[in-house]
Amino acid sequence: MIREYKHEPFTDFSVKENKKAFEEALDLVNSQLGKEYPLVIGGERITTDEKIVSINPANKEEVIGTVSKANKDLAEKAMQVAVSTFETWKKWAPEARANILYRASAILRRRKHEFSAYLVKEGGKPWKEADADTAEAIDFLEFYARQMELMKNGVPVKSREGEINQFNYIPLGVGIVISPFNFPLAIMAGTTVAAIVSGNTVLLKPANNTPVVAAKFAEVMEQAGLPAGVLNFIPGSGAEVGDYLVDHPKTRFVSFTGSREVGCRIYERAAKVHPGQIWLKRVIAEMGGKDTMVIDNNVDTDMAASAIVYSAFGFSGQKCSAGSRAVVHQDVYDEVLEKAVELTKSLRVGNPEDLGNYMGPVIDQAAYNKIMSYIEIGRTEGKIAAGGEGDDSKGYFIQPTIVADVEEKARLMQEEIFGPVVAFCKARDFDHMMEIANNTDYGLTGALVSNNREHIERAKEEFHVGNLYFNRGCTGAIVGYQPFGGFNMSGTDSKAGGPDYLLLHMQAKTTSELL
Ligand SMILES: NC(=O)c1ccc[n+]([C@@H]2O[C@H](COP(=O)([O-])OP(=O)(O)OC[C@H]3O[C@@H](n4cnc5c(N)ncnc54)[C@H](O)[C@@H]3O)[C@@H](O)[C@H]2O)c1
Ligand SMILES: N[C@@H](CCC=O)C(=O)O
Repeated sequence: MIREYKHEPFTDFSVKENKKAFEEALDLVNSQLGKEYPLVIGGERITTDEKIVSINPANKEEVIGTVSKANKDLAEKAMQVAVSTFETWKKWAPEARANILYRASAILRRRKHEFSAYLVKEGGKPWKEADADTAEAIDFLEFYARQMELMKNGVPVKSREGEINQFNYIPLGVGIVISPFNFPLAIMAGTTVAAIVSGNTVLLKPANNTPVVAAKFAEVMEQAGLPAGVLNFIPGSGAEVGDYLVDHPKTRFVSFTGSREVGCRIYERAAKVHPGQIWLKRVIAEMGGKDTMVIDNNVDTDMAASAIVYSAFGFSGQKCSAGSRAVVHQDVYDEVLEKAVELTKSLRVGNPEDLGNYMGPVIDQAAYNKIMSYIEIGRTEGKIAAGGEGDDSKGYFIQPTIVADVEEKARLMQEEIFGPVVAFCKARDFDHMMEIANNTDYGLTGALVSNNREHIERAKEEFHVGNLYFNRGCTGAIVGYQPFGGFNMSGTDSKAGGPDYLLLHMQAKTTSELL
């Protein structure tokens, strides 16, 4: 009997005990800063001379940890271990694999604030965003474990008189999991455990900005009873280790989450068949977005302004789901803009360790420079109505920025900025709104704020995004409730946290026996 799945509740930090518990977790993490983390290959801890130094984006001087860095030789060693461990792991009963995820989830739940505190320090996440990231990681463990249990007997097929036909799912082989910095726990853990619970072995290459939280999660999986060699932890350079493993003939699939540029590169390289390769590689690629908040003319403008602001600036706009463009009906454009500007100016930016700060830093110098250059483009493509300034003297802080009166095809309306910048664009009517909403290469999330039932029904048909929301913001999908993933250049149309996600990590086998 599978227990009912429910998502992990978020922590209410207005409760004194919760606030205190989180402060204690921050103290704990602060006392552990600067530790060294090895690679883990087949259970063996390997320390390398070359390191990735993980720093606090809110304070460039502070080292979160130093992580050993894999090269091609170590990637090859990890591949050999993963290939041989697959032969035993694939024979584990699906329930036994699922049990490891339940145990890992229990460990993570017990150490929830500790993990969130690492996300504050290493990822620059404000408390609430960090708490949501950890909750989502717990959800992925709980959800995929149940999905595996549901799928363990395959799907019934017809049998004629005198035969028994069966249709079952079997694992694929070795998967390369490559994760982004922005959900350093949830996405890294979710993509890893989906592959593992489906019976595959994994080489995990986390983002170079956030390897410490990934190292800590790999430890949790080991504590939960995962056999050595099933999860191999190999942080390293995308260009060196990433390319090597994507090209490797023994790689069976790649599960990538990150930018469009890297996703397209992986997709292309994985298509090439190398000597010794006896399959076509599968690629799951979850990529970028240019997500739109669409505001109709008959709405509560306070609610619309608030939905725009929180979708744009949550975690400094560093979400693939971030509402980085607001398309507003001309009748309410000025009012919504004015309210959004007022609200934006009230948001406090600063060290995310301070609960009072709504927004922390962006992840690194490259992100800071890129976002600031888009703000400069914004000055030519529209008017800066709020924000527009940055300060990278201590950490990478950028004010939440609204650029008003931007044309629908302007760069600010088309390109993923991945920072706290939202462009406002005025629309004539509902037809025009739908036209603008669909005018990018992407198709990840979007939301319509409207009280017009006909428009809501039309948007369900016409607004071409993988995650469409009504009368709310466009971020914050919950595992098992709002399966997540986009269309077009947002990826390979997969849905993380959805009922068919594990299938992407398996192949179906038909057996037919004559009686
Ligand atoms: N669609 C989704 O579900 C989703 C979720 C989160 C983030 N994202 C996207 O991720 C991006 C932000 O994350 P990021 O900055 O970490 O992305 P990124 O593409 O820069 O890096 C992602 C990962 O790819 C690795 N990598 C880099 N070059 C590589 C190569 N040649 N081969 C293999 N791996 C390589 C990186 O080291 C990192 O681990 C944004 O575009 C965002 O929209 C999408
Ligand atoms: N699943 C998250 C976004 C993940 C990408 O960054 C959301 O729905 O906001």
